[in-house]
Amino acid sequence: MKIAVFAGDGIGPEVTQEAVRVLKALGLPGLELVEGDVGGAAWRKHGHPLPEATLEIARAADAILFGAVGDFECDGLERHLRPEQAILGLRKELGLFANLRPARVFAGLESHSALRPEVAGAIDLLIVRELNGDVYFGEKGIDDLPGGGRRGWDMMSYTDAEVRRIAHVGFKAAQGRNGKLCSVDKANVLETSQVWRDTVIEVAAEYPDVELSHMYVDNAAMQLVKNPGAFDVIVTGNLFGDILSDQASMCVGSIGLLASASMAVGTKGLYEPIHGSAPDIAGKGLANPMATILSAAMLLRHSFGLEAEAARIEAAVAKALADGIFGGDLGGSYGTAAIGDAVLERL
Ligand SMILES: NC(=O)c1ccc[n+]([C@@H]2O[C@H](COP(=O)([O-])OP(=O)(O)OC[C@H]3O[C@@H](n4cnc5c(N)ncnc54)[C@H](O)[C@@H]3O)[C@@H](O)[C@H]2O)c1
Ligand SMILES: CC(C)[C@H](C(=O)O)[C@@H](O)C(=O)O
Ligand SMILES: [Mg+2]
Repeated sequence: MKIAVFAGDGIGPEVTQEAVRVLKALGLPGLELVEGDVGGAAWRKHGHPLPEATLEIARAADAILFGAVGDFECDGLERHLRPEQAILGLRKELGLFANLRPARVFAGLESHSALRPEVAGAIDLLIVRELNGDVYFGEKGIDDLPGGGRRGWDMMSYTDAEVRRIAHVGFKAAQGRNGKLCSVDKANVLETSQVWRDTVIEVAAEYPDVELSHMYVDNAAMQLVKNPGAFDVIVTGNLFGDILSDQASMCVGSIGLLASASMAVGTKGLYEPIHGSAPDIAGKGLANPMATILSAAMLLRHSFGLEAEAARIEAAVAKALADGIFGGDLGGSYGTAAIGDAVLERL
């Protein structure tokens, strides 16, 4: 089992290191870890955020563990050289179109949510975010206007084929959970969303056992804090899924807890926390590595079918949280390495 490890920028290397310690502690036969440069770190070393050598490592690996990219010192670079292009490039190059972002409240964390404990306690949802299309990958530009001033523009689009394949992922995920799928769009305003909604309805005919509902994204943002327990699986586009998943993280307690899997056709996947490089706390040993450790669990489950090992990691994280092992993001004083130690002790 060959796993590429791309730590990246900011807290990326700090949190990835803890997840790697956990993977190594499982004593998995044939485990091979290959490191590669991504993001601002790669740009500094090689002049590109996603060097060809890194892409080759990614292509040769069975799965990828990704930390985070993002470096405010690179924000003045041309867009194709910015750190974020590393993760966007990997998603596109590897065809990772289905992003699974589960959010559930760990026992004992109800009172750490930004919501009231009785509201937060009911959260157990999965956001299925389309990852290869939408306004993220359309043509874009900045025009100088004839009369002075500038106009920035980004083309948003979805083909019905793109919607169909992510809709299937959403319906299948709902079948494996509580049988409810909520498709989130903005069909009252956007033609992109009209195609989205029409296509999801068409695909629904193949899944009579799944209860399908539709919600506009503004209402979904509101319902996510009003009654998040009502959601089972949410399927949505790239941009809406990005925003709603950060919101969901605070509903369960912290962005330092939310893991994700980005899947292509087959078992190859990229696994990363949903958070970024957190420049405000980088280099201080303050980041919560649990989201990355939980991403490693998703890696074992989705790319290698190692359900027992994945569950073992998740149980160790749950136990650490139940025992009050909280990082600063949850109002505690445990640092990155101490949280890693605590999870390892409970494996
Ligand atoms: N997939 C990725 O690599 C990814 C994801 C999101 C943002 N980014 C990039 O990261 C950089 C910073 O972006 P941002 O500040 O908007 O988002 P961020 O997720 O990096 O940080 C937002 C806030 O959450 C906190 N936080 C994030 N992860 C944490 C953790 N594990 N433990 C404790 N606190 C944590 C940060 O300290 C910060 O206050 C930008 O360059 C952005 O483009 C990258
Ligand atoms: C860094 C950025 C490109 C990325 C996204 O917008 O998809 C991030 O916010 C995420 O959630 O993974
Ligand atoms: Mg995001």
